[in-house]
Amino acid sequence: MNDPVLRLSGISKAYNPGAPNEVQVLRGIDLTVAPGEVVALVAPSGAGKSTLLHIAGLLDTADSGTVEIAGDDLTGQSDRKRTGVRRADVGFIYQFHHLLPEFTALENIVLPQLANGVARKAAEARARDLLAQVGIAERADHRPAAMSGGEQQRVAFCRALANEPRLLLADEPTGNLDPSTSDQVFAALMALVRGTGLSAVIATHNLELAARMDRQIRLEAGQLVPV
Ligand SMILES: Nc1ncnc2c1ncn2[C@@H]1O[C@H](COP(=O)(O)OP(=O)(O)OP(=O)(O)O)[C@@H](O)[C@H]1O
Repeated sequence: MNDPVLRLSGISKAYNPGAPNEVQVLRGIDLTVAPGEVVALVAPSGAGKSTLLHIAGLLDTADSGTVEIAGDDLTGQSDRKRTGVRRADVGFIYQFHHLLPEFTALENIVLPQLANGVARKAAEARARDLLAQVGIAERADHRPAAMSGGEQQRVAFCRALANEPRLLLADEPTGNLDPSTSDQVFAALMALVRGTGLSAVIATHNLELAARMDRQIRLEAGQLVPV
């Protein structure tokens, strides 16, 4: 089966609809992401990329339009169903790592797997393998506060991929890092993504990083335009 991993059709979204401060953020977004495809989402600040990623990742709902993940139309489905699909099929990365501060790097990657029913031993083995893939195997027992910003973000990448999602959604994944660290950390992310063959939508302001992905799309005035 070659269903697109993500298909958005006619997605529209307004905040405060009907009120004087209504903001129409998305106006009929269509986007299809093929298996293994990595798409750069470029947009000026405030254009609505976080809103779009949250809708695609089932963290928010659209006012109209449909969201399909791996051929499954999730529009209007129960919260329970949407949460199940999100946990199993979608990985998120944000600009800030959002790691749990009281847990080590390893535990931060193990916990979502335990929540998904993976046995501890297998979860730890996968966490160590992921940490090795992003070049920080020796940081497994460090808490986030004892790691650099680039290392923290690498751990966040591993956590996002821990449950082998089909779709990765990343919102400025290196936006909080200085330019040279950002470059290295982005390269680690791309190697991880390409190694697993998963599909991704990665939002970035950085046009050089965007150019390294398979395709670029720009969000402008609530609509997607090819770059
Ligand atoms: N809960 C909300 N209530 C009202 N307006 C909102 C809400 N969330 C976002 N907005 C507005 O919607 C627009 C899009 O917000 P969004 O966070 O999706 O943009 P963004 O492109 O991710 O921005 P940035 O790059 O600065 O993070 C902005 O004008 C924002 O002020």
